[in-house]
Amino acid sequence: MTLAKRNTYNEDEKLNEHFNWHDYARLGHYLRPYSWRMLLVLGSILIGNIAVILGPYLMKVAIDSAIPQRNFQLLWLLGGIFLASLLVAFGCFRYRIWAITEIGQNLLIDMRTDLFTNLQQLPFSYFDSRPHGKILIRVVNYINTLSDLLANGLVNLISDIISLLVTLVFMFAINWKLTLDSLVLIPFLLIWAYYIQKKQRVAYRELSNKQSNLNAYIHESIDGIKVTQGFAQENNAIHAFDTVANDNRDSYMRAVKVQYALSPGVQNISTMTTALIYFIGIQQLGVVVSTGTLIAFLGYINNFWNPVINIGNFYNSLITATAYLERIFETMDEKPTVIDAPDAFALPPIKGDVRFNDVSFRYDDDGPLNLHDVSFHAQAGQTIALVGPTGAGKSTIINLLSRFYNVTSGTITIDNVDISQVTLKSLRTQMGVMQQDTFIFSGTIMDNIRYGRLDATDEEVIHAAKIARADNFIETLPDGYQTTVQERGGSMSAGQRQLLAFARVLLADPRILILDEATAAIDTKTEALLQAGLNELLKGRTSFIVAHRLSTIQQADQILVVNDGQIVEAGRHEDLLAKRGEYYELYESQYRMLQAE
Ligand SMILES: Nc1ncnc2c1ncn2[C@@H]1O[C@H](COP(=O)(O)OP(=O)(O)OP(=O)(O)O)[C@@H](O)[C@H]1O
Repeated sequence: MTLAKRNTYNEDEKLNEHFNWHDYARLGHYLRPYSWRMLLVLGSILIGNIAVILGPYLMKVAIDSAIPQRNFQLLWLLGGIFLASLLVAFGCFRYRIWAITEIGQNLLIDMRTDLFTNLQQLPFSYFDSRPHGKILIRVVNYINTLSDLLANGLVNLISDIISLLVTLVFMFAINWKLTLDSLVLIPFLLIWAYYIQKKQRVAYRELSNKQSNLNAYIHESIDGIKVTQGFAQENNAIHAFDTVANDNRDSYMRAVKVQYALSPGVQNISTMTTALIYFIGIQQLGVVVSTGTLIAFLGYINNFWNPVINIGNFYNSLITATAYLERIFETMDEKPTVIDAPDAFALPPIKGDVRFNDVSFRYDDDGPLNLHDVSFHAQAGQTIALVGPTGAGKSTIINLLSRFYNVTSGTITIDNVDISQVTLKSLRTQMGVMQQDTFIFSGTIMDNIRYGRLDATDEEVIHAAKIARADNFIETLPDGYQTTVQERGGSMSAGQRQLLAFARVLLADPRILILDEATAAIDTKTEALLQAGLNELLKGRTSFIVAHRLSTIQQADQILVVNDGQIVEAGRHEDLLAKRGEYYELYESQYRMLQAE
């Protein structure tokens, strides 16, 4: 087996393809629907910025002209303009926050929907091969970070660039020489940022791996809590958690150490620039630089450095988010492998004649075959029991029939139509699949049965439950069909969950029924109930049952004995017994006892 290739919670995920700077353009696709709103926001930012930037200029006019000339009228006017500019800035700021939050939330939904939609189409093999917690963190946390960066970060960035440019224009207008002096240290900053960026990307990629591992472990341990407590392994679980949590902290500390190497650089250069301007300004005071100019200039230097610091921060977040972005795009780009063929057609209503023609299959592309040349023919309406030792390939056979995986070679036909040529929807809606562990969704009992056919009326749901013999236990529940159950149906017994699944499938009324019988030991009363429900289900359908119940096996029209990925015997119960082959041995070792009970 090549199971080692599969990812686990304590193994960092490898990326198929690293992020490319050009991929940022792809983000534009998400921003496009909001371009008008973003433009409005930018307009409000521009106006808000001009309003704020007016402040030091008004101060300059006050100091250089109004105060020396004792021109109170001008002073009042300047005060009035200043107050109005504050109000305008406030209004623009409020609009910006509100609009950006809304755009951010919409972006979040758009990206998350794309990701979730793709996940819904990915084959079982995708989910088989990685911890579900690692998928979860992409859909929830990574997208959160990104949408914030896209909406808030991007607008802030543009706003900062605008404010920087406006400030520069004012500075150049007041004194271009002093402005050039203020920019002399900028190249050092750029070199520093470039140097840090590379290290930061590596550090954040590692951090995203560790966050993903932590999430996977928490998810896995909550799923397995019953086993953990049942085997009194809580301490081991805590120890394993400690390891992944510590790894997460260490990589976070490393990432932050690199990230924050940028801010002191910006701070230092900003302080040095201010000092430089003081130095030059005071030397030239009264000659080329007036007091008002110097004071206004020092205000602008502040205005200039604030956006530079913010742009630095945005740059930081961008690098951080790149680690998440590459994971998100990777999941979005994951190609569903079980898809409709380009010329697929809808499978017409079927009778249920099924053939496997030399079907071979492997789960892992580079692994050994799990099924070898499986061939059989099930006539419409027949009940086929699949028996055999554990790991023989029984579930694999029935998974292929629903096309949860593509066959490696050979064909499967239904009413002589190759199932790889028809649309998945038309195939699966005509099949009822019941897995060993019936999945119950959170919601009411009614909702859970209705999952079989969403447009069924309440009466139809109740009718199906009655025929499936699920009605008896549902009636005893506090709110009957309206009783709320939790995800996985933790408050129900295994037998009850199975009866509910019977009702769900009955409601769907499929022509082909696929049933992986639960092996869980159940009491004889429930057993009798399940058998009665099952008999109702089987009526008039082609049924494939991975059978553990002797009664099911004995009543089957055909028993396929599976061993080591092959069908080693096929026939009816009595015939196979008479043959004294593998089935006979299996029967002797496993089922005789059951018959004796
Ligand atoms: N998702 C999977 N990925 C890789 N290998 C798998 C997967 N599922 C099953 N296998 C392997 O395929 C082989 C057949 O498994 P399968 O589940 O079909 O057996 P089974 O006869 O249904 O067993 P059981 O009676 O225990 O359910 C086993 O060797 C198993 O390890």
